[in-house]
Amino acid sequence: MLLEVKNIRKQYQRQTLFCAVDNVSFSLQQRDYACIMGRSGSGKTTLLNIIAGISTPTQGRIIIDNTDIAPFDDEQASQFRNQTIGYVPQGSSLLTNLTAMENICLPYYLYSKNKQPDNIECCNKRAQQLMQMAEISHLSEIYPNQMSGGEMRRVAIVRALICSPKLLLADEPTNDLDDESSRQIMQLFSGLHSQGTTILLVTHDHEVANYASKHFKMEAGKLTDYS
Ligand SMILES: Nc1ncnc2c1ncn2[C@@H]1O[C@H](COP(=O)(O)OP(=O)(O)OP(=O)(O)O)[C@@H](O)[C@H]1O
Repeated sequence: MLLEVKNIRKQYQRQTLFCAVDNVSFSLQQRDYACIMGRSGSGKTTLLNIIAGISTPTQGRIIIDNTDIAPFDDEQASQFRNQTIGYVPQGSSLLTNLTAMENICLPYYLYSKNKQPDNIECCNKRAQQLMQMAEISHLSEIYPNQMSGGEMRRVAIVRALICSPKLLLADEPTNDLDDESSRQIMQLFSGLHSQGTTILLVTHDHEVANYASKHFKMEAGKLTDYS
C-alpha cells in the first residue's frame, strides 16, 4: 500500500467539541487515481492536510509507503514527507516575491539533504523539464502577480513535483479556472498518473472526478467509498 489512513479523527474545540474528520479509514495502492467529493465544510481539506502532515490528527495513524512517521522528529518527518508527498493546496500558494523557477525549486532547497552544486543543477534541470511538460517554460522568470490563476496553479503543481513524490495530493486544483485551464491541469495529472504517480484529489467538479478511477464521498466528517 502506498497510503494507509487508519481511524483518523480531527476534533476542534469550538463552543462544543466539533469533529471535522470522524474516524476515517481508507487506503490507496501505488498508481491509484482517487478523488474525494463532498459538500463545503464536510472535512475534505482537513483530511488532506492531515495526510500531508500539515495538521495533526486527534486520533489515528497515517502510513505512507509502509512507513509510520509518528515516531519521527519534526525534521525527519518533513524530510520524509517532502520526498514522498507533493501537495497542491487550495487557492494561491506561491510566494509572491519569488519567480516561478524560485518557487518551484524552493522545496528542494529547503529539504534536500545534499545541496552540492551538482544537485542544484540537477534540480534546475528537473524544474525545466517539468515546466515544459506543464507548458509554463515561458514563465520561469515571472513573478506570481504577473500570472493568470491557471498559470499559478500549474506552477504550484510543478512545485509539488520537484522532489519526485510518489503521492500527489491536490485540493480543488481546478477551482476558479476556466474550462480550458481546467482541461490542461487534468491532462497534466493524467500524464503524471500514466508515468506512475499516485494521485488523490479533492474536487466539487464531477467532470474532474471522472478522471479518477476511485471515488470517495465525504459527509459531515465521514468518508464513504462509492466506486
Ligand atoms: N482551525 C479550525 N478550527 C475550528 N473549526 C475548523 C478549523 N478548520 C476547519 N474547521 C471546520 O471543520 C470543518 C471542515 O472544514 P474543511 O475545510 O476541512 O471542509 P471542506 O470540506 O474542505 O470545505 P471546502 O469544500 O469549503 O473547502 C468546517 O466546518 C470548518 O469550519
